[in-house]
Amino acid sequence: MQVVILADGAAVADYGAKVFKQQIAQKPNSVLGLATGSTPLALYKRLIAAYQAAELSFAQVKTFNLDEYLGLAPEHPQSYRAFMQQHLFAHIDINPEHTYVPLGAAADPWQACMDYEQLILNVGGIDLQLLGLGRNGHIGFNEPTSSLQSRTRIKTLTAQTITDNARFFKAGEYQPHLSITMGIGTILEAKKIMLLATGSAKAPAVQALVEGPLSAVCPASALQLHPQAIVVVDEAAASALQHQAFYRHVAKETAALYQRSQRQP
Ligand SMILES: N[C@@H]1[C@@H](O)[C@H](O)[C@@H](COP(=O)(O)O)O[C@@H]1O
Repeated sequence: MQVVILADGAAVADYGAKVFKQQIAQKPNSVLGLATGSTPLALYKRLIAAYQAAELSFAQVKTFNLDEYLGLAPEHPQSYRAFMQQHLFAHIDINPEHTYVPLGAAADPWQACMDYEQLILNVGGIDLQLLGLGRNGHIGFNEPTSSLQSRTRIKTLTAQTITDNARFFKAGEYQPHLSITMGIGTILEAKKIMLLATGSAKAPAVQALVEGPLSAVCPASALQLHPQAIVVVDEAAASALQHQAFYRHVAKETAALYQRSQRQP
């Protein structure tokens, strides 16, 4: 696992955008796994700006979102489909039919989970999976004690996740306690994974996922099993890491190596 420590949230978003631009440049028909929450917002803004500057095109791209609230129709303002439409899809040249979000309002949500897995298989899997990080170490809506081999399925949200996500709902508005989420096994099948985390509130979860034991209690620790996972954090989210000097040294050595060999990371 590669750990990149940057000054602040803007630098994290810049780095994330660079990785996405490189991915699409190398493979214009990339299959991208996307995340919601506040962390990816600055990254999505940069991707929109790059598209508007004709630096990249999403015309051949397909996207799969990690999760969706169970029971919210796609047009509900608090659905993740609506979130993605508002913060990315409406502003780029992606074919709406190539954007996939779990069907939270499906009549048969269990079937919708199996169909989602099949859709990912049909396109040849995900090339680059973006992840945020819940304060309790969740990825997508894989809450602590999620099986590390789990597939897309219905998951119950923890009280902490419900509290953390309440900020997106109006007072008194119905906030789902259930979700459909890609499983950890599903996420680990992505060819590349990039997790972004910023702010001191994420520091304990970052330390657990990078330096803690491989454990279902910290679902994000499953990234320790992935051959191409990169964790991009700001100083605040890195503050609990015990081996920061080493991660900074690795980043410097890696950059120098690519420089000498004139290769793109
Ligand atoms: N299902 C989402 C996750 O995918 C996201 O990573 C997490 C953290 O969100 P934020 O980036 O706002 O801290 O929130 C939700 O639980």
